[in-house]
Amino acid sequence: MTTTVGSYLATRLSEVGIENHFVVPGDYNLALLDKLQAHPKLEEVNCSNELNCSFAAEGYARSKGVAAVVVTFSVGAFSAFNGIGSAYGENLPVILIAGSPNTNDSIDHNLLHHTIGTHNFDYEFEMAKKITCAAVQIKHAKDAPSLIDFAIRECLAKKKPCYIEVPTNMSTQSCALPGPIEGVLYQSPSEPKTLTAAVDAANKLIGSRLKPTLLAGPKLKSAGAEKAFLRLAEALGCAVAVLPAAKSLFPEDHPQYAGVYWGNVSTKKADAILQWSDLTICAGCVFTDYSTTGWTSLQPATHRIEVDSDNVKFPDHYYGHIKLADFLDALAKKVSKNDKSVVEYQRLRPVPPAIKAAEPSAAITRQEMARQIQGIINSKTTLFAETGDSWFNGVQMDLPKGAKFEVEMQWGHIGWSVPACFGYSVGAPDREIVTMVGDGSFQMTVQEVAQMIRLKQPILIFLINNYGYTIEVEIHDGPYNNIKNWNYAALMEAFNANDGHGKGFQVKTGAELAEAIKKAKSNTRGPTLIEIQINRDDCTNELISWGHYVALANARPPIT
Ligand SMILES: C/C(NCc1cnc(C)nc1N)=C(/S)[C@H](O)COP(=O)(O)OP(=O)(O)O
Ligand SMILES: [Mg+2]
Repeated sequence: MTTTVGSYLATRLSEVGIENHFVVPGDYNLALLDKLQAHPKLEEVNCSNELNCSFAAEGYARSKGVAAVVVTFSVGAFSAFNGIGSAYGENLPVILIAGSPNTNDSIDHNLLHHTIGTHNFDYEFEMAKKITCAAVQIKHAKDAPSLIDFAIRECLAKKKPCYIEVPTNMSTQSCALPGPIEGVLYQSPSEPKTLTAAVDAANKLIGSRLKPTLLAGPKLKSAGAEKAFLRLAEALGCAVAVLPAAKSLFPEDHPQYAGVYWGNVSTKKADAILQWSDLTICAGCVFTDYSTTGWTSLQPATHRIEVDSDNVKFPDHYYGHIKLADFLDALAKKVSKNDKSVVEYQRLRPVPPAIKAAEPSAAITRQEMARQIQGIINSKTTLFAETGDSWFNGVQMDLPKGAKFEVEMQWGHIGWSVPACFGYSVGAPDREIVTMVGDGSFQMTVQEVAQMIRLKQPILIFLINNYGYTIEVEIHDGPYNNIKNWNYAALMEAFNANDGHGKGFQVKTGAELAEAIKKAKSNTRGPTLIEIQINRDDCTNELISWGHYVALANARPPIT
């Protein structure tokens, strides 16, 4: 009894939890697409191009935990590499599957279409190795089971993308049947002795400090450690802040929540309490120039315990092979309560400003826009914030219990949010998706709105039209930050063609925005795009301040 390479791959994708795979067809992957489509628990989702396809898969991995994107050789894969770069930087297990030339062609020394015109077709595989945790080429059917299992196992264990190259004449070839999926999913546990030593060291250090705090980072999600983090927070009883890319990973209605820590553009005075603290346990944190506001908010190493996905770093010790959740849980069982930082935070916590509704007929402002968007966020909302001033508008939103927040702060490819929220919604149709995206970003990946119409996804897109690249304007202005304006709302008519239910509104006042939001709520059969036209310089104070420090970091003279 045997199966085929294509069916083997389909079985593995389904067994790891994938129900939809994202595709753009091409002659090198058609036979494989047939095999995937033939699997009773797999359904393909078509995308407009491979850039969007890879971002849609990245978004699907955010809601489902793992994703697959299937493209054709070179012309497809090269575009998909961008979304794979995002998956790598954002710690998301995305399986990139590329159809490739017939295995005889390299032996016959043929030149082929969709290649760079050389006789060697391994360049794509070599490139994929650089941006994945595992890359395999299936050149012989008998090797397919071990190669497919290896790539998927690495992808899931490391929460990084992998690459599987399937020649066009390979999908229908026979190969051995797959064994139990447990052989792919198995991961070695934390090393017990090291775990105990690290927890004892942490407990001792915390006990020696007066006012410890906790800081949540984005890797909490990829490590599946959010609940363990909450348990540690409640065992320690201290103030808890989150990095911007970790917003919503700790409940914002929790009495210990102290806001988003982002240096001098933090929310709720998170910076004050962390700078007051004499030790911060940083769990799953990623400190970059962007997340530290140009390196201005990184606390001294003596004040940090850094708990990463598989290791713990102290100012003077390193402990490897420890899973993040295991460490947090074990420490939660050991620590004594120390609520000094939460007591102090009660003194520092700012009283939230009461933002009044603007005059309904007045020209809409960013502040009025943010006020109205805040008003529609509920426990089922997943808020996507695109790179741009949307980051700052999004980070400042208050999330009720259950609300989620998605941002691509590591990779930061403008336009990501449109295909990503589309893919996320395929994986989580019960979530109410609200996306905040700027005009410049939207122009990069707009086509996937048509796919939202095709799948009848009631996604609500706030398109913030400030007539250009405002982040760049605030970092370093120039003529290159001016973009051609579109009639964005009118696009919905074009995308609807004769069967769509997308709706588009262009709003210039608070009253028009309120009306458009009301109409969006009743549009359950498709996406609604609300284009909000605001003044080019009407941005958050935080963007201006953050842009200033990032520009300073960019401008440092070369060390000679
Ligand atoms: C051009 C660029 N970054 C550089 C960039 C260029 N190309 C890609 C793919 N990704 C990038 N981040 C950025 S942040 C623009 O200000 C985004 O403009 P927009 O979407 O309109 O948002 P804001 O107006 O709020 O800034
Ligand atoms: Mg803009």
